[in-house]
Amino acid sequence: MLRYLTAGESHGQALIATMEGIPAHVRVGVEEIAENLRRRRLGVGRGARMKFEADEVTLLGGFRHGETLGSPIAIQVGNTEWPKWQQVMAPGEVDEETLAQLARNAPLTRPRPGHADLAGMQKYDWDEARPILERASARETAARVALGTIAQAFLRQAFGITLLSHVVEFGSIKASRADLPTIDDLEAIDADPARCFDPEASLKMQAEVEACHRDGDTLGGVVEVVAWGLPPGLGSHSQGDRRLDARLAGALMGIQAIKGVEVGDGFELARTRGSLAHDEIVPAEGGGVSRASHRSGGTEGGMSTGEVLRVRAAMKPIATVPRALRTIDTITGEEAKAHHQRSDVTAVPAAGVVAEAMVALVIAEAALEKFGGDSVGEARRNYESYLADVKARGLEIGR
Ligand SMILES: Cc1cc2nc3c(=O)[nH]c(=O)nc-3n(C[C@H](O)[C@H](O)[C@H](O)COP(=O)(O)O)c2cc1C
Ligand SMILES: C=C(O[C@@H]1CC(C(=O)O)=C[C@@H](OP(=O)(O)O)[C@H]1O)C(=O)O
Repeated sequence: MLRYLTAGESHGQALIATMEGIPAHVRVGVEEIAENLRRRRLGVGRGARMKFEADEVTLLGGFRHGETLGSPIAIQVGNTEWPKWQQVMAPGEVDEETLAQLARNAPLTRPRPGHADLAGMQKYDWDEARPILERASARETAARVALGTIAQAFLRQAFGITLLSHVVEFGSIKASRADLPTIDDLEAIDADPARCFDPEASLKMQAEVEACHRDGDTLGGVVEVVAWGLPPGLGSHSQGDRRLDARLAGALMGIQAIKGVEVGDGFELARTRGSLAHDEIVPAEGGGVSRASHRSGGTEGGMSTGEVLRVRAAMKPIATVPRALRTIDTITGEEAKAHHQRSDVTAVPAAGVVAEAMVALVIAEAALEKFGGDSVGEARRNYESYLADVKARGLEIGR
């Protein structure tokens, strides 16, 4: 079983990520995690904070000499801006004078529509939004990307599974859906500020973000995660909560600001007749089975089909709109404008990197359920023996 948790506040000293269940001998180091965190910070539309703040990765437990030990993992993502926030976010008690001074410094009592501020103040009995927004903030996703990097390394080394994420829609601008990106598109996507593999659409997306910035507005979009190399049979049809598609949807909806998830052609399938909606099964040239199309997104009956996995997540526009939205001041009860200091114009490219991490964690968990293994080698042997058995029955995935 793969279990993980994160802790830490947006302007706290550090985020902590911990995970149990990753087998021994996954080769992964600080540099690979730092590189994924760098990808998460970049992208068109990110705010000023992304430029001056740095993520400092420390492997605290579960690693030795560049490999996992099979014991619980603990990773710290330190925040270089902490010295500036030590007083505001002091974990220990503070004296009356400091409290009074903090209260004078514009308490956050004008909750932002679309953020966690108001519901959090109501639920957790706080008079201002700071204690809520600090944890609701998507800075937390840095910790999940750190864990997702371990999951990605495990999937690659044990089963040859590779993932990438890309932006398919940015506001009203859509990428061409003619082709799926291939593994070879990885570098191009990573180098593109919009993380879009369609260069023409990417330029339009960047212009749209700039226009939004000028207008004092914010933008959302749709990201897609593609995973190659899954075997058939991850997840199960036998119980709702074991379905791979359900687990993917839950993990993606667990990302801040994600409001919708689609597997494969998703909502489009609902508008299509059955004769054109499914992936017909045909004999593969070199033996085994193949599919005539790729509409299902690589799951049927809550199980991976062995085809390319394809899931999309829709992100709503950033809630901290510079042209501030209407709210109330929770002290006076009167109409007010929502608080705003600085913010991302959009974080869709970053959300793609987070989505990739979440999909990797779900696949890693499902693969460990299916194949077990306390080491990468054992997981791989179990996987190979399963594939050999599927092949012996003439049902292997051919191309
Ligand atoms: C990578 C990333 C960056 C984000 N940056 C911001 C931001 O700068 N300002 C903001 O108001 N919301 C930002 N958000 C969205 C909020 O975190 C999110 O809207 C908030 O937690 C409310 O949760 P909900 O959208 O699930 O209702 C970001 C989300 C992600 C995934
Ligand atoms: C710090 C990150 O994202 C933050 C997520 C976020 C939010 O409300 O979700 C709000 C912004 O922070 P602030 O309000 O302090 O400017 C983003 O910068 C990050 O992704 O590392």
